[in-house]
Amino acid sequence: MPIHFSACSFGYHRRKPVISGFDGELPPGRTVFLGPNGAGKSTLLGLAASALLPRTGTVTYRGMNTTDRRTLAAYRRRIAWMPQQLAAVPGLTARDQVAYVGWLKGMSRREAWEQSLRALQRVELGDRADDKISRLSGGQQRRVGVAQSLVHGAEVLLLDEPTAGMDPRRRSVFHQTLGNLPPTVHVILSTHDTADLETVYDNVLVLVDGRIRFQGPVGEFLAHAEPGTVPGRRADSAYHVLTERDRAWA
Ligand SMILES: Nc1ncnc2c1ncn2[C@@H]1O[C@H](COP(=O)(O)OP(=O)(O)OP(=O)(O)O)[C@@H](O)[C@H]1O
Repeated sequence: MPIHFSACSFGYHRRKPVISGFDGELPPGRTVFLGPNGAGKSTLLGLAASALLPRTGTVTYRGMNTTDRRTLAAYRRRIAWMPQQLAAVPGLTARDQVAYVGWLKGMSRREAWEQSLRALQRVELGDRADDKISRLSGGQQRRVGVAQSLVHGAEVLLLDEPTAGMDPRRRSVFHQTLGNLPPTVHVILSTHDTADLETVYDNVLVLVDGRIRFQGPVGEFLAHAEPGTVPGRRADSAYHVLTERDRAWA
């Protein structure tokens, strides 16, 4: 896949880079993206979404480059990004909001309107499509955000903590929804929750201090768990082993 980072550097303040000389790629398939608070996950997703542009280096997808004006629009049509905060337009219904994003991504008004309902149904919000977003709960608003990323049929979905605020049943249904997307759709989902990692995901990516600490198949990730860990706790244990390593030596 898909999204390649080459010698990328970025920081919100000039003297404080979040990533520096970063080389790597977001793997194909369905990937869970883990890392401690402040590791740089949202920043990396923002760069992959072209919402942020690298200060140096390049971010590319199938030959399109986020810093090349000639390819940026085509890049954005293929990549969907759900940031942590939903930027809702005041007064819009859930369906208006999702259709609006589809239109921004280049769909006709009619197509965007039709597909918006389908996208909301996929996240189990079809019955709330005509409700104002301000009347939806925090977890429901996250699902509107996910519907926005599904509406225009993107090839890569970058989802920044989409399951935050969802109850366990919704979370599980949500992961299954992603699992049912065609295999041609790649998903990178950042989360602090390792509970559902084994259900539909192929890969795990762990970022610590702006560097990739682990990248590989779920089975390889789980092999880092402390010996003797019970099956339901292996993902949690593997995560702690991988991220606490430096601290233990410090
Ligand atoms: N808009 C911003 N302005 C200034 N600094 C920022 C901004 N957004 C993030 N940062 C800083 O960049 C670093 C990386 O933050 P980022 O949000 O990418 O991490 P994260 O891994 O997504 O964290 P979390 O798991 O808490 O969401 C942190 O030190 C953070 O304080």
